[in-house]
Amino acid sequence: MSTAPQLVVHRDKELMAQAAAARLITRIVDAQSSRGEASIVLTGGRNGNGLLAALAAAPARDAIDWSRLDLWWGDERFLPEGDPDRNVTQAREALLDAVPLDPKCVHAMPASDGPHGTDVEAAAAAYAAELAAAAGPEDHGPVPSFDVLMLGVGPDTHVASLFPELPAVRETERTVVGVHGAPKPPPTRVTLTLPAIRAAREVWLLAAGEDKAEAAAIALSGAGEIQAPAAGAHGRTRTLWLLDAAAASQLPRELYPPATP
Ligand SMILES: O=C(O)[C@H](O)[C@@H](O)[C@H](O)[C@H](O)COP(=O)(O)O
Repeated sequence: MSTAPQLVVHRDKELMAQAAAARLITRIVDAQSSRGEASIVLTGGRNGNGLLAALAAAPARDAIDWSRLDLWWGDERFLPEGDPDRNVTQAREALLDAVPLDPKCVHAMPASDGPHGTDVEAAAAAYAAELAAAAGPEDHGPVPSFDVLMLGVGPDTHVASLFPELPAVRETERTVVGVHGAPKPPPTRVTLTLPAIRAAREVWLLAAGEDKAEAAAIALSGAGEIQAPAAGAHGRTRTLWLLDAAAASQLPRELYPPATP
């Protein structure tokens, strides 16, 4: 199936978060209805957390069977457990503490004071092993076929903790790696690689605000994935860009024609 990116542009970031939350509820409910379970990969960042907060506020969230939902992370800031800057801490505040998840299904990435200490490579290898253990024979390699994997897009086109030109974005074998010297703080991170991201059925990229306009335009105009990691993020059945009007403002006309008066 073609994974040519599809675009949906919303008026502003609040509406984008609400519409994406509604879309996610439907996707999870559909997966649970057909397979009995669903698996989702969360992203860090303001847009990802905005979506989770919108989901927390949506009455339809009760349509989800939270006990049969697996949650994974696309990346994590390698900080101590409970640090307010950890993506899992922010996700807990935005949504996870308010819904009846099965703790065994919440697959947070290791913290820097966890069993692997400050060894970020060991932490990444442990998360790769956890993913591999969850993958079944029907999956495509050592990663489950996530129903939806969400990614915030950075102003430099980074997604997860895959930054332009850094070694992590060049990884073709391992599914999870440690990142050193990330330009967005903190410098040490754990991230899924592009091969792991591309195991997902659907990949959704979230971009809101004028500071994302250039990144969206570059990633959607045929840039290479080493220079523009967002360009390499594809789902096996669908790649969906969810933008607000400001983030879409520099897209080529053939992708996002200006509204006719
Ligand atoms: O841990 C992180 O920082 C991220 O997962 C990162 O990839 C983020 O999603 C983007 O930088 C977009 O962040 P915003 O939505 O805040 O712009």
